Amino acid sequence: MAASASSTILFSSKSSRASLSWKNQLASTSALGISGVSLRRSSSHRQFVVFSMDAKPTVLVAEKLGEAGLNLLKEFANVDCSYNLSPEELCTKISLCDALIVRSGTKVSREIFESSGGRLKVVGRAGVGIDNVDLAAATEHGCLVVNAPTANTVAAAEHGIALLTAMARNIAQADASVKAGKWLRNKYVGVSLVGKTLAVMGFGKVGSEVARRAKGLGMHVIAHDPYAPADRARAIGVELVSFDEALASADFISLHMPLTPATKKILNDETFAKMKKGVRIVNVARGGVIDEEALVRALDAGIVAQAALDVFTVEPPPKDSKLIQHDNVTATPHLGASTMEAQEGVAIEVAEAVVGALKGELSATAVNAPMVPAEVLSELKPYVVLAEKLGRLAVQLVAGGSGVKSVKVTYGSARAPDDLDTRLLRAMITKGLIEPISSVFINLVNADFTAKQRGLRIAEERILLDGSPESPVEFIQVQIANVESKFASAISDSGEIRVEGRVKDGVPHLTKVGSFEVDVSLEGSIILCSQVDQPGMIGKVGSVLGEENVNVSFMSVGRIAPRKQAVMAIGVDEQPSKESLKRIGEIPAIQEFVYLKL
Ligand SMILES: NC(=O)C1=CN([C@@H]2O[C@H](COP(=O)(O)OP(=O)(O)OC[C@H]3O[C@@H](n4cnc5c(N)ncnc54)[C@H](O)[C@@H]3O)[C@@H](O)[C@H]2O)C=CC1
Ligand SMILES: O=C(O)C(=O)COP(=O)(O)O
Repeated sequence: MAASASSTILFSSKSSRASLSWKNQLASTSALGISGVSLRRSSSHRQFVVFSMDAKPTVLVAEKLGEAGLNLLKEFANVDCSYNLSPEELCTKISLCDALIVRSGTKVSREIFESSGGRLKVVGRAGVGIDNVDLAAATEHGCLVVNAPTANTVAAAEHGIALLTAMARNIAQADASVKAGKWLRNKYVGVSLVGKTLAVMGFGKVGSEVARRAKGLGMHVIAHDPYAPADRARAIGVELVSFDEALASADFISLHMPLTPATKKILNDETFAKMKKGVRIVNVARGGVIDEEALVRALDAGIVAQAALDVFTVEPPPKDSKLIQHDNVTATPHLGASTMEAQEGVAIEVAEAVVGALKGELSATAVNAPMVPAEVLSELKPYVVLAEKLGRLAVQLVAGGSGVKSVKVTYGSARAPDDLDTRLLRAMITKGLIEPISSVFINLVNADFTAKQRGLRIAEERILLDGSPESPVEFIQVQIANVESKFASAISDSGEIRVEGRVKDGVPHLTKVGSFEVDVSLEGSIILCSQVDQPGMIGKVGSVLGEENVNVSFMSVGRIAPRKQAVMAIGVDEQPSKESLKRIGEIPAIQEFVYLKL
């Protein structure tokens, strides 16, 4: 969708935040905190209008991307297509980019995230395998990684079948010999596929499409995949077997698992020794799943009769590579995804994911963040704001030097437990808890990581409420245990700092502080005062603020009983001066007070 001034989102916020950058601003309304839009105050005094396009984000496309994808990106962002950058050049450029799009040829290393200075918020992989992206570093830096997992499946499967058939009939070698003026009909006698056993290693999207096609060629297909459901395999007439069984019974082995620490060099001297003599191997997965030196030994020993390889540990492989030069090896330069159709498809798939992420939407193809469907996100939006603000309030109630380690979040909801996804809410509470006391930028991607890194344990509890589950959450309560509070009345009967809130008419409200019921809209900032309940208190505090022209938006008093201990919550639009706050503290009946920024 083209961004335009008419694409507006209204949300409640107050003036103190209006001067912040768009990235920080949107942090409170976008789950990812990365939307590329800016803010302008509207005529309605309590709302800001979010206008897209004031500052277009910049997307660096570091490898060739299909035209349709580029066009989608250009509608929303400044697009810099710079191919063949050295790692150093990429590190230099990245600090000016909000998103980076790559294929398999670019190493997106930790240095790139470090060099980005926090600006890089999305890495888009225009393809499936994300082994070239340092996912841990991306997560630590709060950078979302998205891929294009579906558009090149058929292309990769077709290339696997092309290699299988070409290898069996020596097509590449025979072609080269004819072009060299030879006519070697006896040398290039091949082997038939029909009736042979093909072991598909990795029965995911590509593997299952290869299996389907191989069955059409009359092959007996078995598969090994520890995570694939047996009924999906059975549905296309494929038997799932153990790793060793697959190796021992296969005439052909086709590799389709991702490169992970568990699959690295999964074919090695030991596993080649378990194969049938004369086995033939196809690899369109990743070079790293084979120990390439061991493969050369297995080829020389005749254990492996032939190999057809599209991928290599180092790409491009060295010219004098024994593997590439081997007579019984057919090689292609990582062409699995390289069809016109697949390249247009992945370009659109990745561009949509990157633009969506830059707009602050959660992606269905996120690799390092929970995927939250759009309808869930839109329903949770006000609760996301509530969650962050409760976290912000709770942490500001902690006395200096206390060290927050243990937080309990309670969600009161009439929804069945599996009908409420709290990951987003937990992430935003974490954001609220950590951002006011550190310089770390937190979003859905790095919230859990950052909490863990800081030794912050966040326990969640659900209270199942009676009634209609129309709203996803009735209340959220945040409790911080084992800390002192700078506002003693915020300590609950059970000894923790406690704040609780609800969404009312789409606006988040603070409804409980410690054991005191209050009701104040979570906008602007809040002053909490504790006093013995008596007439005239609201007037006294209000007049101190009024003298300084600080607008009071809400006031609410929560008390245990008339004329007993009470907590007054006052919402203010502007920040009162230190002098005014001091004067509030000096009002004789006020026992303690705290000023909290939202
Ligand atoms: N040569 C090329 O141009 C292309 C290569 N690829 C490669 O193919 C791989 C597979 O792609 P998709 O099928 O789309 O991914 P996928 O995620 O749908 O399938 C991968 C399958 O491997 C399985 N797996 C994981 N660990 C395994 C293990 N130890 N042993 C056996 N199976 C294991 C998973 O359970 C999953 O079912 C990608 O990761 C990528 O590296 C994909 C597209 C193009
Ligand atoms: O999608 C994949 O995993 C691939 O290997 C395709 O790589 P490419 O985008 O062609 O560099």
